[in-house]
Formats: sequence, C-alpha cells, structure tokens
Amino acid sequence: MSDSEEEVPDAVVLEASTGSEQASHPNSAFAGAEEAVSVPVTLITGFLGAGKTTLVNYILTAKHGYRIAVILNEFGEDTGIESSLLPQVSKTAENFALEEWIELSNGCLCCSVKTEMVQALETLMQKRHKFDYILIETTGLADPGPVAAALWTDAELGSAVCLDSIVTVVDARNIRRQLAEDRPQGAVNEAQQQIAYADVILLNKTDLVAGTEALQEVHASLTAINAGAEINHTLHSQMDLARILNRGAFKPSQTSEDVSHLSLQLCGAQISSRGTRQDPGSMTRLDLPAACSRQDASSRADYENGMGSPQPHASPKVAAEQQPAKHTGGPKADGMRDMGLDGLESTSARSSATQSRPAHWQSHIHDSGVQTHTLHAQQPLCIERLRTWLDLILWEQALPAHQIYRMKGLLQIYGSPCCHVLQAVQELYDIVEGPRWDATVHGHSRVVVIGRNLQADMLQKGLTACEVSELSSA
Ligand SMILES: Nc1nc2c(ncn2[C@@H]2O[C@H](COP(=O)(O)OP(=O)(O)OP(=O)(O)O)[C@@H](O)[C@H]2O)c(=O)[nH]1
Repeated sequence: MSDSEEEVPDAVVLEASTGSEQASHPNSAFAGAEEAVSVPVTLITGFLGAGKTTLVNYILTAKHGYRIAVILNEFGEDTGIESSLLPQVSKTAENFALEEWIELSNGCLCCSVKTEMVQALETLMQKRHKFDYILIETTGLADPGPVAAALWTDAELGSAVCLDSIVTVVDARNIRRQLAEDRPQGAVNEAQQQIAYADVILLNKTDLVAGTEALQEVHASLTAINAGAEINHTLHSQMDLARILNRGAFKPSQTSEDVSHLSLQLCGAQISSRGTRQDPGSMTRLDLPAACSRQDASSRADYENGMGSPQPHASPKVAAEQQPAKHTGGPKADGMRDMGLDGLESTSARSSATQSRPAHWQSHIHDSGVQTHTLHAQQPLCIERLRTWLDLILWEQALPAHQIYRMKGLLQIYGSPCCHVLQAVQELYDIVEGPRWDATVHGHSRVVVIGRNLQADMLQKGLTACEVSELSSA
C-alpha cells in the first residue's frame, strides 16, 4: 500500500485558540505567551491498524504552522517499531519541526494513565518552548476515556495542557467485524469505546470497501454508536487538518450545543466516577454499554451478510484474493510443518477471565485474551518464504485457532541493505522497503503480533523458518 498515490492537500493555516497574536503567527502559535497558554492535546485513537500512525505521519509532514510533539503508546514489549514508522522529519522543514517524541512502552496507555503518560507530559513540558501542540497516539486497544479524563482534569498537569479533541480512526473494511466481535464477560469492545468517545471520526481505508452503499452502511454503524461525532471519509487518513487541530471540542463554551458534547458527557461519567473532578453539571450521562449493544447485533448480521469486497489495487493480498491458484498446491503442504503450522490441534483456548480492577475501572476492562508477542530473527529473511508464510497464516488462516489482528515489523531481508517494514491488518499485509540500516543498529528482524489465542512458539517457528540460513540447511 502506498501513501504516495494520495495528493497532499494544500497547507492550512489554523486559527489559534486564543488571542489575535496567535492567529497571526501560525509558525509559533503561542509565541510570547507560552507560560500562560495551555498546550492543546489531540488524542488519536482507533482500533489496531486503522491508520493512526498514518494520520500522525500526515500531520507531521503537512504544513500547518504548529510545532508538534508526539507521544506514542506502543503495545508490546519492543519499543522502536512504532517510531521507526514515523517520518524522519527534517527539523529545518518549513513551518514544522518535530521537536520531541516520547514512546510509552509500559502496557496500555489507558491503564498507566496516572504514571507514564503524566510523566511523559511533564517531561515534555520542561521543553515547552520547543512545541505548541501535542499529539498522543494511543494503542489500538486503548479505551480513550480515562486518558481523556486525566488530560482534562489532572491536577499535576494543572493547566499546562488542555484536551483539544478526541480523533478516532476507523478501518472501513474491518470495523463491523471488530464491533461485532465477542468479548469475554465484563470486557469492553475497544472499537466501540473508541468510536463512542470521538469528536471526529476518520472513516479510513475507504478504498478497501467496494461501493458507496457498503460504505454508507459502515457510516451508519458509526452514527448508531456516536451520532455526535463528525465523520469524514478518508484515504490514508488524509483530511483537512483544520477540522482536527485546535478544534476546541472540550472548550466549556461548546458544551451545550456543540456536537462534541458527547465526549464531554462520556468523560464526565468517567471523571465523576473517579471522584477527581467537579460534577459534570447538566450533562447527561450516557449508558455506553447499552448504546453499544444495539450495534452489536446489527453489525454482526451485516458483517455476515457481507460488507463488500476489496478493490483489486488495495494491496498485494487483495490481488492474491483474485488469484486463488497461487495458494493451492505444493508450497502450502510443504511449508506447513517447518513453518510452525503442524500440531494445530494442540492449540488451546485461552482463559477468558477478566482482570480484577477497582469498581471505577470496570468500564474499561480489557479483553485478557488479546496478547502481544514479539518474534525475532537474527539471520536475514528470504522474502519469498516470508510471503508464503504470511499468506498461510493471514490469508489462508492455516493456524485456525489464532486470531491475528495486527502485525508490524522491521525486517532484515536477504540481499537488501535496507530495512523492510511489514504491516498487516487482519488478512491484508504489505512489505515495503524502508531506509538503509544504520551501521550502529543491529539489523535483526522484529515482528510484533497482536491477536487472540496466539501461540508464540508456533509463530516464532514460522518466522525462523524464513531465515535464509534455515533454508540452506534444510
Ligand atoms: N489501503 C489503505 N491502506 C491504508 C490506509 N490508511 C492506512 N493504510 C495502511 O494500513 C496499515 C496500518 O496503518 P497504521 O497507520 O500503522 O495503523 P495504526 O492504527 O497506527 O496501527 P496500530 O498502531 O497497530 O494500531 C499501513 O500499512 C498503512 O499504510 C488507507 O486509507 N487505505
């Protein structure tokens, strides 16, 4: 998949949030008033693989006059993959400099909200003069509620930062499956939560949904959960950034009439339950689970009735769909055993027990069946072998008990001086060449796999079987 097909929109000059002097200095939106004005924070959320990093990339490379600091929350034990997917933005680039980014690695942002995120923000604020806007990208499994609430109310942060809006990126191709997925008792469906909290929704990857009718049905699924959010249909997360940055969705003046009231209401419910914030006032508390469960039944039925097939150009995997012969015959049978695909019957379902949490956290218990594993390969990988393995496990679901949501990796491909980036969302995947390996960086391959019922040893065996040394010794 290539972002380059998309035309980057013209530069947008955003209105600064307060004061005429800010509007007249878009390159330094808060110049001269840094200490007095809190830094707006946009919280970017969305389910695994929806296009959050693509949006962050887009914001970081667009011209808008803001100097942006980024906080990334990586899901998994290995840091570095997420930030390596972000652009190496030149600090001298006109109108923009990425001054800082901080990568959080300690689990899920919504569960470490009082520690890592607050600390990260406090660290950032020591360099307050270097930026005037903050983006926080949550993991695909984060509940944005507690994060938003902490940003909005945290005494330690004081008025140094202010939550500007919650932006949720949605994968148009997969969202209804994600919404319909069963969760263990008591666990939330994160995809629903993320939509419910949104001020702005990017209904992204519209190229992977065939036909406007199918897209409208997906759109209606989102409206059924959150009628107040502004929904934009996007390709590669590109849209008018004036509708995202400095939106002011949480400004008190907009709480009563503005459509973004929904986020405030939901945060109000969170906040009051944590007892750290004033009464949310006249806001009506929404019954979020009930609102979401309406969607459950209909979206599952809709999904099972088919939500449209992908278009041929969407990805190598979509092309593969139209050439089923490619996947039949020898390679699969030959590859099964040494790619860790034998012994499938030993796969056992994981416990669906939910985590024990204080009562006020009950609204965001995670699905404990979702796991992350990081696979490693010390030797260069054979690209053809790797593709065959990915075809098998993602497309042909040769590990039927495994439910792989997301893969991303930095790969050392045999014969190439460059790193390669693997991206997979559900059954679609893509491998693109990245920059040359830095001489100081050990170029071994790392692949993060997120999903349910994963057996790390089987997956690791499959990746190891793609090492060139394995092939020559076989
Ligand atoms: N076809 C298509 N692919 C897209 C689009 N937007 C993003 N992608 C691709 O989808 C994959 C996942 O995108 P990311 O931006 O990494 O998704 P993410 O939400 O940050 O993923 P996580 O951080 O793992 O939750 C990448 O390969 C992107 O290039 C789109 O509009 N159409």
